[in-house]
Amino acid sequence: MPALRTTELIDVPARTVAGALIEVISKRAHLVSVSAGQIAAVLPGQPFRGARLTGTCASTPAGTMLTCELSWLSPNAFVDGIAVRRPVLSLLGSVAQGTRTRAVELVDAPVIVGTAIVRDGRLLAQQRAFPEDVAGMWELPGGRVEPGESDQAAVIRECQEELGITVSPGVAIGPDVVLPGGKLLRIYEAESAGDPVAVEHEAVRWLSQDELGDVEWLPADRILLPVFRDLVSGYAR
Ligand SMILES: Nc1nc2c([nH]c(=O)n2[C@H]2C[C@H](O)[C@@H](COP(=O)(O)OP(=O)(O)OP(=O)(O)O)O2)c(=O)[nH]1
Repeated sequence: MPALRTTELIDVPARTVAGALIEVISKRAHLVSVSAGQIAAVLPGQPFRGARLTGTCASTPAGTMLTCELSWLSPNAFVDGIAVRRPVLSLLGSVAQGTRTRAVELVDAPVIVGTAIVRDGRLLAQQRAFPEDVAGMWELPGGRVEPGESDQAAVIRECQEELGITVSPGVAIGPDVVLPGGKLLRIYEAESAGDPVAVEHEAVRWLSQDELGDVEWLPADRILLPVFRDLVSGYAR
């Protein structure tokens, strides 16, 4: 399968570069997989219809190395490679540049933390009771990081307020996801032995891997479903 790629070094954490990349790629292509380090999508329109666009974000001491690659099926890889080289490199260049610009804008964006608590192979989710436009939809426990507060402290505070449980936050998982208004949703793994209660929410539910697709997630969480699946199946990070 022929492929062309470009690389770009960006002085922004990899999870935020990945969030910017998701936003940029989603405008042109259908996302097919999302993980902490790699976003893949398929292009719908001509001239690259069906081609696969992959962005890989690797942390290095000098910053995040973003590699954008386009690969496509071809009966004649050599001829094809020469013929499409220019438009492919132009597409990859614009994805990489767009991602750089957005990642730099987002580096200091306000953060909403989400908490991924897995117990006995099930992920804890909660159903929103308000506002009206999202009531009934599902999300992870969490909320806004207050000024001067660390992400981990916000995870602990929000889980206490929303679920009445004490959690021990672990590492951030998956990419940041850009929310409407330019905030970032960032998910942290956490452990807790407590029994969660829906204090402000309509309901809480422990979802098995098979049930993760059964509830209506908020749009940003829907993007992260592959990350939730990996986490629940024990392959996360
Ligand atoms: N907690 C949480 N919020 C999410 C998730 N996914 C997602 O798009 N959001 C959005 C919904 C809201 O617009 C925003 C967080 O709102 P929130 O009401 O939980 O925040 P908060 O507790 O700080 O409350 P407030 O002070 O803003 O009223 O993030 C998620 O998985 N968990």
